[in-house]
Amino acid sequence: MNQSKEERILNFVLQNAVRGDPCSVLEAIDKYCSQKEWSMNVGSEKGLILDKVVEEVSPSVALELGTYCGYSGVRIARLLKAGARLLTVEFNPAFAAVAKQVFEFAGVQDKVKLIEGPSDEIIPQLKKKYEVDTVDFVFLDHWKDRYKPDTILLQECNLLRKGSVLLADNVIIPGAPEFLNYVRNNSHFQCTNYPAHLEYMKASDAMEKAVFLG
Ligand SMILES: CNc1ncnc2c1ncn2[C@@H]1O[C@H](/C=C/CNC(=O)c2cc(-c3ccc(F)cc3)cc(O)c2O)[C@@H](O)[C@H]1O
Ligand SMILES: [Mg+2]
Repeated sequence: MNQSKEERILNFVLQNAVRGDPCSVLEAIDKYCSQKEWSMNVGSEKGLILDKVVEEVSPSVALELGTYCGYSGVRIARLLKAGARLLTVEFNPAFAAVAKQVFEFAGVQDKVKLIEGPSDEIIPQLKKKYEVDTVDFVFLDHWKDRYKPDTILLQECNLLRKGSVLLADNVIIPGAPEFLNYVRNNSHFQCTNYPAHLEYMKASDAMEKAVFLG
């Protein structure tokens, strides 16, 4: 049974990165996906925007929707202060298995809780089952038509507090028009757009930051 692309990415990390060194894991994934096989990791250019927002927020509780291979999860977890944690949600078991190994190899597994399941099921469980009060930072990078409903669900579950920051990938390509319309025309959110390029390509993309005003 031949390997999946995600398994090939994992093997490249295991053979080319340094165990316990998150930056070497990010570099290995970016090298493989820019030179061998394109993959939907946030990448290094948009990754720098992600880094800046995470450092600005310095979250105690961060949430990621759409773990995939764990690239952005490593990016976020490596910047978390002592005691802070990342909850990352992934409903594809094969991708979750790869991400788990990526987190362990990078040495960030103690800061990351990988939750397998669909975001619409997991979000309502965060308070009781995962002992979350509110989330300080949310990275949205899952199915683009789920950004808006999950943003509404986060509010309905009282998981956002005054100042909670949402950061959405791909608001140009593949695009998340319903989400953009929703947050930009909603007085409870203060939005900022960060133009960039699609990972590993020349095409234009952008990230959108939406701060919840309470
Ligand atoms: C719906 N609720 C959900 N709950 C939990 N996990 C969910 C999920 N939806 C999707 N997922 C998971 O997130 C990941 C999905 C991400 C979707 N991302 C994209 O489609 C995407 C696509 C592109 C892309 C851009 C240009 C192009 F030509 C082709 C693709 C670029 C990106 O940066 C992307 O993020 C997978 O791991 C999937 O299993
Ligand atoms: Mg993306």
